[in-house]
Amino acid sequence: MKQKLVIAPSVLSLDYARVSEQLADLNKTRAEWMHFDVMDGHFVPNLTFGPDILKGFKKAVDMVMDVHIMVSDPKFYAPIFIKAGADIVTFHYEAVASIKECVALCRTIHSLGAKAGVSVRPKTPIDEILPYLHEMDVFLIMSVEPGFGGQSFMEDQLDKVRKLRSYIDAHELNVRIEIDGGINAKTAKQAIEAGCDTLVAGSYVFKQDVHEAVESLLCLA
Ligand SMILES: O=C(CO)[C@H](O)[C@H](O)COP(=O)(O)O
Repeated sequence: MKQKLVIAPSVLSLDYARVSEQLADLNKTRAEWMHFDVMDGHFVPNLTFGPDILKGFKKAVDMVMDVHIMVSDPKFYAPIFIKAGADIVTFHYEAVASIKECVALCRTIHSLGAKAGVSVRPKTPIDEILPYLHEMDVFLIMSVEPGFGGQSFMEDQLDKVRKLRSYIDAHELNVRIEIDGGINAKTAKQAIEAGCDTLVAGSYVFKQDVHEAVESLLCLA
């Protein structure tokens, strides 16, 4: 079932000299989720935020905290970020040993009171995960190699989105299809047409007027 379009601005692209001002601007927009990228410098070649930053950001906005953990040890980090205020924790399929572990971690996340998401790098196939989609709330397709903002959208990732949309609709599942990387007004339209209902956008949102950027994505629905 395709759901209402949600915009999730990625705070990886904030201007860190103007954080409070930008969070206040963001809070006035119709973006419902804040996308918070946790990188451990190991699973991806970049290092970002810890749980205290999440706590601070959560106090500054009234948004769903959508935490994407790009880490080698998601079992260790998921509970830490839930305790710090994550509403959704999305971990990487490549960081767990098997589909059994993937399902077990989704269940642990649910037992701790958060929603569970699973993400895949551009080269990872999704066929093995499809029969277990009912265990998760969000499936996050990476449309760039994870690690950095400002990269170009990988259009071939839309095949995975189409496959997910058919599976979710055929099985009447309540799972969001989120896409992250290189989203702007043009690529957002392609992503929505392919079946996405949740768009992460970093540089597109924060390198212009935040309100106008969010509206320009929402009007594509
Ligand atoms: O997860 C990410 C990178 O790994 C970011 O969320 C993503 O890159 C957003 O940035 P942009 O919209 O500028 O591509």
